[in-house]
Amino acid sequence: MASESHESEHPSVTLFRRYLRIRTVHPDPDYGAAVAFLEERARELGLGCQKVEVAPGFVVTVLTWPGTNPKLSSLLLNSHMDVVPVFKEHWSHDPFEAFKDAEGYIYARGAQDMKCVSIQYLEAVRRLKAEGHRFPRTIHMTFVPDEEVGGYKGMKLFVRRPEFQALRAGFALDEGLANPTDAFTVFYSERSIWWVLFISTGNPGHASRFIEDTAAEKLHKVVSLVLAFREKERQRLQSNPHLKLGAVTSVNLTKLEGGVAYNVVPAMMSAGFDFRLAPDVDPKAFEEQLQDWCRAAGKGVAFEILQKWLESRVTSIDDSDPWWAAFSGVFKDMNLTLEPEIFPAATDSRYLRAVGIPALGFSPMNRTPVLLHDHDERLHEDVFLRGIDIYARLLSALASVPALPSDG
Ligand SMILES: CSCC[C@H](NC(C)=O)C(=O)O
Ligand SMILES: [Zn+2]
Ligand SMILES: [Zn+2]
Repeated sequence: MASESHESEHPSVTLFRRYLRIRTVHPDPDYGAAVAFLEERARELGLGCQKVEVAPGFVVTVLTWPGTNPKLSSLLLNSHMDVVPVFKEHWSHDPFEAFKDAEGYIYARGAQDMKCVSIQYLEAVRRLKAEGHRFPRTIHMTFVPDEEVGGYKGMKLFVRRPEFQALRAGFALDEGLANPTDAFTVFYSERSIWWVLFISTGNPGHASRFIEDTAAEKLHKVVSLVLAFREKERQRLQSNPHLKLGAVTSVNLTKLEGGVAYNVVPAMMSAGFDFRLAPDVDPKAFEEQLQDWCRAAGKGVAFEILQKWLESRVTSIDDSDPWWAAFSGVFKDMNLTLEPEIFPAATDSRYLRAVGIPALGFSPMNRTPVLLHDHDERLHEDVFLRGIDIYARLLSALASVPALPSDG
């Protein structure tokens, strides 16, 4: 077994494993320990450190490496501190031990999502500073709480704070996903979450009779219409190899409720759906579609929207865009393949993009299966270390983007 004390272990890997052992796991993340760890990194690296308590007990930590030209907007490197829960019995190793096997795979909750990225940012900065570099643009690293449960006590509040405005972020990097091939995926937008509850009302009565116009038969109709739409989108994705999940609208039936007894026809039944709207979907037209499905199902069918993201934004991946040119240029120089995609789920990038900051979702993990939120989440130490090389180049390029009209 390889261990932390192994003489040949790269110090960045040792640091990564230390961070993985901090139990920032929901439902009760130990944010205090993570913030203390980050403050220690700031002291060690000689970086500015600011703590912003966006809600009681929810601290955003900002580590800052000042640039040489304070007039320019800054580069923001975001990562979340929290991780999702585990089913320990399904893991080969304790998910909070950061066990490294003989091949070099590090097993831990957060190994991919996204403690790897937090440490890679820090270690890239360490290397660049040690090499004596200075860049025109300031680099801020933000470490946020609460992302895994929606960011409501994290990034959502942080972007409204004066401390956030004061960072003057011009461009941001945030999390992406692993890619099992040689290529790296980069996300330039994400789909919008809509959680929709269809409520069907109808005639109640004794279940031994043929009751007319029941809640159940109309709910069945509306569910069928939504599932037919789901199938259409599924086929559209399947039949076009150029389309990725993020480019179509998906939906799943995730809640079904109603009924009081086997022999009572209920007056109300409901069905809840998790929709993910592709960025090219017009929200108004989509809401009309929901209305149409209700009308088609019959009188007494209505819907409520419990979660509705209306601020879908797309970050430019046009070669004429200076941020994209700097980002993608690194991959060209390193002879690495980039695959731009739309993130299928929701990340904190949506809050950044919504306040006008272009953001790319990128986690440097190629040749790695997508294991976020999964059992045995793991990352190979060589992929992790290669990620630091990539970030070192990315930070150099992005923090050197010349003055832009948007820099004011
Ligand atoms: C309501 S916010 C939920 C956020 C969550 N994000 C991820 C990455 O799983 C999701 O997309 O379901
Ligand atoms: Zn994440
Ligand atoms: Zn996650």
